Amino acid sequence: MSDVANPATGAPEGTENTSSVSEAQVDGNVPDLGGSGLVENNYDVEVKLGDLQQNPDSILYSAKSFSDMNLPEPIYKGLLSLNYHKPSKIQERALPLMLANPPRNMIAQSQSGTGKTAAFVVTVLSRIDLSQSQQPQALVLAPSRELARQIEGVINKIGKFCEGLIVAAALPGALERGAPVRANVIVGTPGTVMDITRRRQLDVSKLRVLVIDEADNMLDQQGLGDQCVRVKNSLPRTIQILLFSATFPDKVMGFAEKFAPGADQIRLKQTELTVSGISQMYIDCDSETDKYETLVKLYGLMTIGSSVIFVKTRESANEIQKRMEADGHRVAALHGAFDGLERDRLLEDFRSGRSKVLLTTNVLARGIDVSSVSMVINYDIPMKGRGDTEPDPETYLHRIGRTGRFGRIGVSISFVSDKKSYTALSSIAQQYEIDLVQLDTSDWDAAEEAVQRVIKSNRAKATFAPSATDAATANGGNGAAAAAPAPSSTTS
Ligand SMILES: Nc1ncnc2c1ncn2[C@@H]1O[C@H](COP(=O)(O)OP(=O)(O)OP(=O)(O)O)[C@@H](O)[C@H]1O
Repeated sequence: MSDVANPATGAPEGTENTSSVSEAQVDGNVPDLGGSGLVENNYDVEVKLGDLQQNPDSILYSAKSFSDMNLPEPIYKGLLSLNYHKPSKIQERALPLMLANPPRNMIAQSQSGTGKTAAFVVTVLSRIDLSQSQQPQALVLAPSRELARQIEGVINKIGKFCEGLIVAAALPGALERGAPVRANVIVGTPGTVMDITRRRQLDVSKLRVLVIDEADNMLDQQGLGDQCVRVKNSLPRTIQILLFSATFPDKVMGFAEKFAPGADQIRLKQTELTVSGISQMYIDCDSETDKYETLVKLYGLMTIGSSVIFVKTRESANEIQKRMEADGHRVAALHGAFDGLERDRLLEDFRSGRSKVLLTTNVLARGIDVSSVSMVINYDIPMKGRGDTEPDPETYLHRIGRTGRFGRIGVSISFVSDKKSYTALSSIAQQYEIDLVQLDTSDWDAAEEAVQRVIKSNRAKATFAPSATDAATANGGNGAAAAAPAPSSTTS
């Protein structure tokens, strides 16, 4: 059975789970890497932030500092307390537009890990009148419970000097049944928000701002799209609408423009979507069985820190976890079949570094920010359409974007094992003009050196002069080969 459909809602895996919750901690710090059962990674995931933010070509560059932006003092203090001194490019560009009066709608696109959350959180906090205590004034919608909890954490952190601020999570099991929601900001998944709105638990009459994170995904999917529209239709007509994502495929743009009429738009070109700090590689496996053998060798022989392995179904996540554990690796599996509390615990273990390898489905493909993740593995290439007939380039970008957060260095390795997966990956690479590097695994020592070499080359480019056409490659040498479409015996 495919994991992509959530049997409860018909929406994609990861959209909503109908069970109770506990707080998932948001942690931007690199965790203690000890005690995982895996070898600590030996490459530095940090690129000097100061260097990047000075470089006008960087996606993190800004000419201004937050002090130039006339933000309310408590919000400014909140940003400083998180060590946010300069805005990223998206923050610098979007904030003045979103904070202008009268309020205007916004459709904002920026690469993964570039600080979109803080951009909309600052806007939300700036719009709230805290003298109207406990009155709902802002609503944020996200596609998964994990992302909603993470956003709730960011609002509380940036808003920690906003006296009287109350943030509530509208997630299954998180609210007292039937009781009115007494909070200034509500963050939730669309189904639960729709329920509490219908039952009049949420007083929507004073809501001033609606944020939809991962908006292309939220508006495109049958189930969630309908729910978002219903929620919006119940809100005041003058509400400010902010739509954020790293991807806005053309086919959802028309709908997004109707959803947020007259919105200012910050968009990226197809070739600007990838993050240059992420070294993208692939391994050509002989068969489905060989994929598993390769994965185990990769973890046995290479030095990897925190990593996420994406698979297609819950069943394969469970199965691979069992096999890897039997082979002596410590691996956690997280997907939509677990109840809410268990999902929160598993993610918290991963954030804190207690677990280092997370096997998951598309449930965690979007938005999740764990800065220590240094590697993402696409065990299965993301596909979409009935019967998984087409490659899913957006999901590919979001998945690999779980590493390389805010200027850090990361690696993604995609496994292909037959013509279909090879063709799908090639088409994704072509669409984004990615120079995928093939990792030759006939000699694992050489493969590891090749990975280090690609990372080093990428780090230099990310720090000094990245440009869309100047992608990092490591040509030839032991282990790595530049990935021109050169199918091997298994993929041709
Ligand atoms: N101005 C800033 N200075 C320093 N760090 C920042 C700043 N803004 C955001 N960050 C950090 O950058 C990281 C990524 O931010 P965020 O999760 O908002 O990315 P995003 O653009 O929403 O990514 P995605 O598309 O994957 O959801 C977070 O750990 C956050 O703490």
